[in-house]
Amino acid sequence: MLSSSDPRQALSWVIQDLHKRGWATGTGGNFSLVTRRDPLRLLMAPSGVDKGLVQPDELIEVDAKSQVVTGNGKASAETLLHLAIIQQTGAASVLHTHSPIATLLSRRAEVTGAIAFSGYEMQKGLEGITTHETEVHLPVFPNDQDMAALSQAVLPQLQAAPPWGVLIAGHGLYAWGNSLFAARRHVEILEFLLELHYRELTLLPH
Ligand SMILES: CSC[C@@H](O)[C@@H](O)C(=O)COP(=O)(O)O
Ligand SMILES: [Zn+2]
Repeated sequence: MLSSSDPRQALSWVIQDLHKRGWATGTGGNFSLVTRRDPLRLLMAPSGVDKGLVQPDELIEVDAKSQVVTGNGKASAETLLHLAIIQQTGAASVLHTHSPIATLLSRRAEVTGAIAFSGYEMQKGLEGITTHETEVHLPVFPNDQDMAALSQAVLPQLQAAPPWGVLIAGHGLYAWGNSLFAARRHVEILEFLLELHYRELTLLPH
């Protein structure tokens, strides 16, 4: 379904799949796919819906000002962060998840401002990474209920940030890519690395 030429089918399949993995429970998470650049149009799930049940025809189209252009329901307040990421990085898709591991580790790393991974072959699933012999940093930003303020805080740092994701402390992961497939791969790789990081912390003596 991910290779579907219908963006609605493809996005709703990805949303349901992320929900099945336990990464978007309790209406958590939001997901966007750029369908047009000029004027900008994003396909998204409406705010507050069960992300395990979103059907292709229930997706809404949102513009560059976070306004709903077509479809029923409200745009997510977090659309502002999707727009900031898309405008700053040129991403085609942004996938925001709330996995327990990402949420837990993001709180622990809030003080250091990033989580570092090294030595793992799976790092090569991140765009631009070609060897396990490198240190990969996942930035962590403080959470804020004021999404305009949070977007403004994250925005200037996106250019310096890696081209695939950031954590919001106590909240979750934002991952993106130059296609829906690439964004989904980045979610999977980052979740894999976070899971191993967590296991390392619990296995290794301090
Ligand atoms: C379970 S509440 C989570 C929300 O506050 C938010 O962080 C989220 O990811 C989903 O919000 P939504 O408005 O459905 O896009
Ligand atoms: Zn969220």
